[in-house]
Amino acid sequence: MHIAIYPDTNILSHEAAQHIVRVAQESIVTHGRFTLALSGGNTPKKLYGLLASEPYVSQIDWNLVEIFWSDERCVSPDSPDSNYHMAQEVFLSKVPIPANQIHRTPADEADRDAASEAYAREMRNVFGTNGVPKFDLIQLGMGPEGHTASLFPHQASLHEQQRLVMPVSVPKPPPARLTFTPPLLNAAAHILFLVTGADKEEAVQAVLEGDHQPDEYPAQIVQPSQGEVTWMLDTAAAAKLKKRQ
Ligand SMILES: O=C1O[C@H](COP(=O)(O)O)[C@@H](O)[C@H](O)[C@H]1O
Repeated sequence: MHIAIYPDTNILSHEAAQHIVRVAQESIVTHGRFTLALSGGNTPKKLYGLLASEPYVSQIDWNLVEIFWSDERCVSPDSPDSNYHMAQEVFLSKVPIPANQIHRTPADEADRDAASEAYAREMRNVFGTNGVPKFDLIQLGMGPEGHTASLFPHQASLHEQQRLVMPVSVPKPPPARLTFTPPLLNAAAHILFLVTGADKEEAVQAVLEGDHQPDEYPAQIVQPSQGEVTWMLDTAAAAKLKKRQ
């Protein structure tokens, strides 16, 4: 695990953009494409804007990129609460990626079990596997109570082993969501956590330096068996870490 601390969101976002460009280029050289899962929330907005601008945008061959979301709110895709909507506005509408390589979560469908299964099927088709797809990079955030994707403390989703994607009802609005499950997160080659702000300092300390209690702090569940985990923090989020990197 690699932990890096930056003075502010701006510098952190530039570092994150460089990291994504590096993994994208390596993935394209080694196996011909780059599979990326995005998060939602506010933290990655700056990063997504940077990826759509120079010097980053022209360093990635967007014809070889496949985009998914690690969680989505069950709202219409044009709602300001939609993770897809945010990424589309600041990032995807501005890069030359073929539309059929943007895999929006069908979280607005009434039957959420069927929507989760359909998203898992779409993912398996793209990856050409019947097993657990191995994303090149899953970018995640973390909430002040330690949730990541839409895996929240003490929920059954933390123990899901069969499904790749599942519906959940969470204590943060909007409550209805679809989320990647632990086996899918833990198959990734690279995980990139972006966490900023003083309201997350306690969760950051507990997740990175506390006892292993993933039911309490779901972000601790993310431990890919063959992948690399990078945490990018700002100084406010890292303030309670005892071991500064
Ligand atoms: O609800 C969500 O929150 C987390 C954290 O968001 P942030 O704005 O505090 O970084 C996010 O990673 C997740 O995708 C989103 O649905």
